[in-house]
Amino acid sequence: MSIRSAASSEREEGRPSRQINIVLRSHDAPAVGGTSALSEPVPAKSAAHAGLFQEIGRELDALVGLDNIKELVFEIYALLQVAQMRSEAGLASGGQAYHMVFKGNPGTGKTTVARIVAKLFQRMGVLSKGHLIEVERADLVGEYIGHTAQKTRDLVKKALGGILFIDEAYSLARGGEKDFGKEAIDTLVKAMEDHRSQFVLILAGYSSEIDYFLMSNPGLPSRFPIQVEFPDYSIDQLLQIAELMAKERDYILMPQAVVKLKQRLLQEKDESLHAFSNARYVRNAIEKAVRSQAVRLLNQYEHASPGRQELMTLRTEDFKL
Ligand SMILES: Nc1ncnc2c1ncn2[C@@H]1O[C@H](COP(=O)(O)OP(=O)(O)OP(=O)(O)O)[C@@H](O)[C@H]1O
Repeated sequence: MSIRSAASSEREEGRPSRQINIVLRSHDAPAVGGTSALSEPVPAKSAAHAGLFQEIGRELDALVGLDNIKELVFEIYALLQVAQMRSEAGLASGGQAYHMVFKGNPGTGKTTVARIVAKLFQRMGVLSKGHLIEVERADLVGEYIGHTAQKTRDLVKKALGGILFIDEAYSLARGGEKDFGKEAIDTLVKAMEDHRSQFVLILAGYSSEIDYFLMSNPGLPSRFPIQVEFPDYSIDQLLQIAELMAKERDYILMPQAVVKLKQRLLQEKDESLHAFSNARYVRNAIEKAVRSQAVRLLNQYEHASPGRQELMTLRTEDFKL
C-alpha cells in the first residue's frame, strides 16, 4: 500500500487544502507506464504504518484550520514512511533530527499538535513511548548551583521515549549569563547529544520572543530544523471551535448565544492583542456557560427535571462574558 495526501493533490489544482484525507492505494497496482525491475514496489513492513496514519489524520482533521501544520505532520509521516522503505531496500535512511520550535500566541493549538506528533512518532517507531512531558521555566530551574542541572536532567529522563515540551522557552534566557536558566539550556543541549534519538524537544512560545531566544544562543537554531508558526485563529474559526467544543460535550449553542460570543471575541481580540488566548479563551467561555446553564436549570426546574433538549441547550444568558 502507499499513501497520498488529498491535501497535496488539492494544492496542485490550486485549491486551498482544508483536510488531510488519506487516499490509500495498493502497491499491487502497476505504476503509470508499467514497472521495471528498478521501480518495482517492494512489499514492505512500512505498509503496516499506512493504517496507523488514518487515526492521526482523523485527529488532525478534527482541528479547525491549522492547514500548514496538518501539511507538516503529513510531511513528517511521509519522511518516516519513506525512510522505512529505503531501509528495507538497503538504502541509507535516518539521521534526521526532529526537534522543533512551535511559535504562536497562547491557545493556538501548540500543545494539542505536540501530543498528536508524539503519537505519530510512537506509532512510526521513532519514539518508544510517545508521551508528552509539558514543562515551563520553574520546572527546570533550581535555586542553587547544580540544582538546575539536576532538575533538568530528571525531566529529560522522564521524557525519554517521548516529547519534552517547554512552554515559554525564552524565559530560560531571561536573566542572561548569570541566571540559572542558562544552566538549564546548557543541560538540555548536552542531553540532545547524549540521548540523540531517544526524545524530541519542542520549544514553544510567542513568535518574537522565541526568535530572540534562538538568536541569543548561536548553537541553538541549527538544532531545531523544524520551525512552525501557529497563527491566531480568525473569529469564524474561533466560533467553529466553540461549536465543536460544545458538541464534544453534548451541548448546542443557540444562534443568539453565538452572536453574543462573537461580539465578545471581537472585543477581546481587539483589547488584549498579544495576550488574547484564542481557543483557550473559547474553551473557558464554554465551560463557564456550562456552569451557568446548570445553575439556571436548577433554579428554573425546582420540582421537575428539564427535558433532554433543554439539558443540551446553551442560551445567551448562559454566556456571562
Ligand atoms: N484548531 C483547533 N481546533 C479545535 N480545538 C482547538 C484547536 N486549537 C486549540 N484547540 C483547543 O484549545 C485549547 C487550547 O489549546 P492548546 O493547549 O493546544 O494551545 P497552546 O497553544 O498550547 O496554548 P498555551 O500556549 O496557552 O499552552 C485546547 O482545549 C485545545 O483542544
